[in-house]
Amino acid sequence: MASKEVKNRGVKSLKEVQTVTEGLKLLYRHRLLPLEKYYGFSDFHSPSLEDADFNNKPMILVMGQCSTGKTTFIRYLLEQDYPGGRIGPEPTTDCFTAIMHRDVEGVIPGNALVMDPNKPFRKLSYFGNTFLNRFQCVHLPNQVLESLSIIDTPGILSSTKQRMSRGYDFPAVLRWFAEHVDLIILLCDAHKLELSDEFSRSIVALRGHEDKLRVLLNKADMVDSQQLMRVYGALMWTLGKVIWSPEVPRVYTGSFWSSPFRTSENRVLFEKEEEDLFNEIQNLPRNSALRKLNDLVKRARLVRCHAHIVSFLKEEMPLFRRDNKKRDLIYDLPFIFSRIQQRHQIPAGDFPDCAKMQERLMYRDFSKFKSLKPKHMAGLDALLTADIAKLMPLLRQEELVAAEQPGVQGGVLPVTNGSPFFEGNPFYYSGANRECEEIAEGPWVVSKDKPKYDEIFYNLSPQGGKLSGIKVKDWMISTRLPNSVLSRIWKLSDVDGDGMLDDEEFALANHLIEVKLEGYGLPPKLPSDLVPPSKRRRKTSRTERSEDCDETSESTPTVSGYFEVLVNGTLVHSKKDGDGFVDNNPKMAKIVSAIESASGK
Ligand SMILES: Nc1ncnc2c1ncn2[C@@H]1O[C@H](COP(=O)(O)OP(=O)(O)OP(=O)(O)O)[C@@H](O)[C@H]1O
Ligand SMILES: [Ca+2]
Repeated sequence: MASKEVKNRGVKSLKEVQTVTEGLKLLYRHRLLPLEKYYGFSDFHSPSLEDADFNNKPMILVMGQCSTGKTTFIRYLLEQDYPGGRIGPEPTTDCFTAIMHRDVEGVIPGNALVMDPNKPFRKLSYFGNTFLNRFQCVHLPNQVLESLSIIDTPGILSSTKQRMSRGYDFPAVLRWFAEHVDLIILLCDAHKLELSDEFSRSIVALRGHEDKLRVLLNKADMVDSQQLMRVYGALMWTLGKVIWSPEVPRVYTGSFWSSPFRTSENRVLFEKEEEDLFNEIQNLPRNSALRKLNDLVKRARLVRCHAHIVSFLKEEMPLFRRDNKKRDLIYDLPFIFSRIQQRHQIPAGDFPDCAKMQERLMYRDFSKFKSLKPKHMAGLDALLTADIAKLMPLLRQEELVAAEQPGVQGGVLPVTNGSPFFEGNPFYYSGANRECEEIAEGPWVVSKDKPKYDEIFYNLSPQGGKLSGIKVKDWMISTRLPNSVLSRIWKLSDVDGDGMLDDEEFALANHLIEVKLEGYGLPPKLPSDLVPPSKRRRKTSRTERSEDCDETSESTPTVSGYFEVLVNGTLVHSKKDGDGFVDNNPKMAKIVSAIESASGK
């Protein structure tokens, strides 16, 4: 009677929910959680879920063997280092690190983190202190992290090092994360494909979540095409042995960092692969509700299976000589699984890993297991067939709204327009880099190398003093830097956003390329000492400045005056943009300042 009321309460409120997440929380709390508790689900599988598990942003789990480039990939994606994130050829990351957004940088250690009700990590306390000492959360102000969180993991050990114990159940922790994240990125090193036992065990730990798995065959530019084919084949063969799913996971091949490709041999392929991967990452928030719904369905099916298994074992227990019978039952577990499967028509894929289950059953008293209640099973069937389906219209609605949103932005992720490095209208006016409030001062950092860049600029035959996106693109690609990086350089350099580069913008682009090639990061926005002199805002009084700001707010280039001057008898006209210099021509600059002083400015 009581449970009927609960059921009715659940269904009634389901009609009132506004979002899929709300609906899922409700169904879980009222329909699934009571069964999990009754049949002791969390003693065998994963701890119960909390509201924070449903509310959190999409998460990406980045895993792979040591030194495959996990931390480097995260740095590449964020265009920023995270505090404590070390990169090196030897094993460097020894902590599970949740990288999340906050306006101020900070680190929270694992023990404190699992106390925070707003974070989805409370149930990780289950893995004990040794693990919690190896778990932390770092906060960063980063645009990518506004839409998703990333989990960096310690490298899976290769065969020679794997004897050292970690002191906690590494595959079980991976499994917990696999259950809670939206995407699992498994990095492999094409240059050194060494697949250890811990690697296989870690992949086995992902069973049931193969749909979230994507493989990154990293450092692929370090081998030639023929070797790459062989490595790809070996990788697929190894994965095929440990992954149960009939579908092959998507493998993205490339070199996922911001350094230039070693060779240009497979550049086009790597660029396309990266574009696909970034596209998938950008779409994560759109698919997040569907992922949560999917995970709840998976969980409900596992609960159903679990209830059948434990109740079967309980029924089989005799009154006497229990220990012998328990041993026999554990030994016969694979047959018991197939009997339950046939009797109740449960798909094989819903069953838990048999060896793991046998291990856990050894320490349990079977007589304390609960008998199966048919009404529980009927309730679960209703949940899976009818109630989840009721959320579908809401899901469609949310998908439509999400499709209008731009998806994950920032870091190295492609800007959808305004750059010749991405498809669509390559010269779409993306708006100038506004430094309206920030008056650029001081010498221009790029000045000293400008003559060198000017030579290249004029060799590329500019028209009307400017180079088109296509011409610049061809030149920039010859640096072998990945498109994602070049696109960001373009965005920073096309200061007035007209889809073309003048000599100063071109020099700036080249300066940024050199910065990148020297291994430094790109600034998220142009620092004032990099703003080309002709694009700088003039230092003005407060009233004048606010007028200027109003002027620029109409997404037009910042023009505040116009000159026609005679230089050596020729009429020269130029835009005056407020810096006191015109097109880097010292003679003109003198004339301008003379006019300014004559007019009393
Ligand atoms: N795409 C790449 N091409 C070539 N070398 C790379 C690439 N990405 C990373 N590396 C190099 O590989 C080494 C390991 O990188 P990193 O520390 O990021 O790996 P990791 O997987 O995080 O390692 P760990 O498991 O120790 O945490 C570093 O020396 C790094 O410079
Ligand atoms: Ca690392």
